[in-house]
Amino acid sequence: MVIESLFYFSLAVLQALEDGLKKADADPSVKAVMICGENGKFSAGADIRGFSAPQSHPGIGLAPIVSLIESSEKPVVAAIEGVALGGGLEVALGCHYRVAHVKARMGLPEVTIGLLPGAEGTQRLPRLIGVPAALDMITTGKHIPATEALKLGLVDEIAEENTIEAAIRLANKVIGQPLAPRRLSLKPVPTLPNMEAFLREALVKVKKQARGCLAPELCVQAVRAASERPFAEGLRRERELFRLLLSSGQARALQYAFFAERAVRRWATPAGASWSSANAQPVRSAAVIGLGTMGRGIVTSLVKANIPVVALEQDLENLKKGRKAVMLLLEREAMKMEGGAQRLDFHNPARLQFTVDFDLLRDVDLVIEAVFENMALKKEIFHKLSKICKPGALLCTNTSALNINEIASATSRPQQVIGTHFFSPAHVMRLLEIIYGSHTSPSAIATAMQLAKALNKIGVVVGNCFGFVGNRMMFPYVQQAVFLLEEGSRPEAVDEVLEDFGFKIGPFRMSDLAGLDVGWRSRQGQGLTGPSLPAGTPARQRHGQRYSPLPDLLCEHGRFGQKTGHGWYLYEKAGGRTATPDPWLHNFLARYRDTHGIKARAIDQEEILERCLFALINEGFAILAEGIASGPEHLDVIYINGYGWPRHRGGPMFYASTVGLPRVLAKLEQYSEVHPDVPGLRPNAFLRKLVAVGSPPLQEWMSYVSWQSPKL
Ligand SMILES: CC(C)(COP(=O)(O)OP(=O)(O)OC[C@H]1O[C@@H](n2cnc3c(N)ncnc32)[C@H](O)[C@@H]1OP(=O)(O)O)[C@@H](O)C(=O)NCCC(=O)NCCSC(=O)CC(=O)CCCCCCCCCCCCC(=O)O
Ligand SMILES: NC(=O)C1=CN([C@@H]2O[C@H](COP(=O)(O)OP(=O)(O)OC[C@H]3O[C@@H](n4cnc5c(N)ncnc54)[C@H](O)[C@@H]3O)[C@@H](O)[C@H]2O)C=CC1
Repeated sequence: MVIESLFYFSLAVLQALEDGLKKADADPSVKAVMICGENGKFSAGADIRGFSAPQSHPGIGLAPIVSLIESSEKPVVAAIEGVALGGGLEVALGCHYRVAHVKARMGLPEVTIGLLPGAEGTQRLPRLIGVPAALDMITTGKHIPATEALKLGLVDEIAEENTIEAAIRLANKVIGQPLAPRRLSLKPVPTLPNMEAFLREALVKVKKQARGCLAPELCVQAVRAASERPFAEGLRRERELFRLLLSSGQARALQYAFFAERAVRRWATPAGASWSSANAQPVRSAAVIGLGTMGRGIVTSLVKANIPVVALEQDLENLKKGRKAVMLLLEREAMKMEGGAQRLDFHNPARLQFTVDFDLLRDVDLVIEAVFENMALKKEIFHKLSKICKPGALLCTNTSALNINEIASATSRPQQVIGTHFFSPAHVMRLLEIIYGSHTSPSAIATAMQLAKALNKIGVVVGNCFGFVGNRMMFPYVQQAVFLLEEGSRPEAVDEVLEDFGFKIGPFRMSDLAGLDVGWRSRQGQGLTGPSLPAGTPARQRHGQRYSPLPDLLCEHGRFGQKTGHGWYLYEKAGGRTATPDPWLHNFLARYRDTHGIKARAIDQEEILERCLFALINEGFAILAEGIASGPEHLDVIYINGYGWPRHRGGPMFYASTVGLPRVLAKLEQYSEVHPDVPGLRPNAFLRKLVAVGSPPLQEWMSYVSWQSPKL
């Protein structure tokens, strides 16, 4: 008998499975059962949206179905095609045999949505493949290919072609064989000589990586229960831990992030452009200009995506340096890949060519400029590109903050100019901020989005303003962090609070890593410091607003961060990575406060957290109100994937909604009253409006935006 199921489980699917199994068991003419999915996909598990209404969630009925399958007196074989994920794999684990198509992928990704495999998966998988492999799958949520599943013993057979036929063949072969040895609930968990030490170390490891996210830790506890308790007791523990996660709030945040990342694929601009009005142009070849920190990673990303690249530098010396760095990155990437260097083929000049000659850019479909952050230089390059490149070529700039319209104005084809803001390291970070200018065509946006997909990145389309979305929200956050130092705090205290919140790295460690000179040059360019600053400008004020010259002063002392061996912290050497609190800096701060008559005060963790985060969130409301982003999900996806925002907190705007908008507003009002010269703390009008209309759910925020002057 064949039972088909659907892509994700609904109550109807579970009912059909139950009915089918009962019918098969009762029918003497049925000798074996095969369970498969529809349309070449076994199952992606439970419908994730349903977890927000747990009482009616189809998942509740899943565990009894898995038990029912396992207890069948007739052999049940799973035919896995496409994916078997979450509850889908748990159903397969209830089966007595598993056959997978060679291209199928399997996994228990519940941890990534803040849960654990709650349909008995944490108890069956360790019994089948042992604790180390099960723990790895359950705590990372990774999808493994069928070939690896076979090696682990997760599947019994791989089918190169027709999986259903292979599963039926296997079912016929095993009719009459004893089923008890195939029932995972009856098997003991394979022992390890050092199980206790292994589980203890695993817990320490996941806690370190999880940065406050509960699910990985509870997954370890559930697997520990499998190794220590009889099956039925292990199940009780699994259920208890599942409930804990479901009510923790983190699951909701992680599930929101899952759907937000998919929602941003459906881009739209305030002018009405979207996928439906735009065709992406094919990108068969590309060029990258500038092989510094960013250019190297971008070239690597393109080569990995199988797009032939011309890599260009300003002179032979920089070209040699850039080529060496790119080759090193590609060698490393190749080592991580199946097929390695051969598959990447980067020694082939038809795939990757290094040059200083702009003429070689004549035929490429797309150019990404990644030279210094200098408007005059970028305009010079774009003017040249506009003359040299073929008519349809897309011209992208990797600027971090500069005006796309001004860069486009240097060309004769502003409709083909677009910002593609990669994040460092560009071959690793998943975010690609895609910035359209006033003249950028819908087709250019669609092509950049398509490129993001080809590079395995998450493209987020945003409007043009200084710093775009990510960096614009970052400015008030970093500004608050520096003001807190002026007022009495220390870099290590501020970083600790934000790292405890879940950021991968606090603002001062981040600034040391990126290099303080980057911001210094930008502030010099804006006339905020350096020789162009008018004489007599007060040290701690610019344009009537509070300003901290602390980062400028550090740069004047040659403290650029890791690269010089000292910045906000001290490092073991120039280029060192181990940050230690620096007594020199503490003395420097004390002298600075004396000079400016600032009385240091004790600043508690709550103030540090709120001032940094609420200033960032406040800017987010301004961005939404101005139409720079289509929705809060865009801001959240940018922060999770580009700025190390803890995913289990759902992104800054989601976080604001969980804190409660009235509280965010009240706190901003309170801080703004104390610091009236800091516009970043002045509550944004859109935040006020949302509170005034009763703080609607985040999904409804954009319906309260008045689109009077979208800034394109
Ligand atoms: C499947 C994928 C790998 C496909 O990827 P891709 O091809 O890239 O397509 P996508 O764009 O990602 O997806 C297409 C489209 O599908 C949507 N989608 C995908 N999967 C799901 C899903 N599982 N649910 C809902 N929607 C899904 C996706 O959003 C896209 O749509 P769009 O958003 O409109 O664009 C990839 O999609 C993927 O990885 N999916 C996620 C897979 C996953 O995480 N599965 C695990 C789900 S959780 C699960 O299965 C657990 C269980 O079933 C066990 C439940 C046990 C419950 C125990 C009950 C205990 C209850 C306690 C009661 C408490 C009350 C009390 O106290 O009593
Ligand atoms: N470093 C970072 O973390 C990020 C930087 N960016 C942006 O990316 C751009 C590049 O930044 P980085 O890679 O950090 O700079 P970088 O200083 O490391 O590299 C710039 C490279 O451009 C080359 N170059 C300069 N003029 C050139 C010309 N006329 N023709 C060809 N090559 C030329 C230089 O020789 C140098 O190798 C900047 O606009 C920056 O704001 C964007 C995101 C993150």
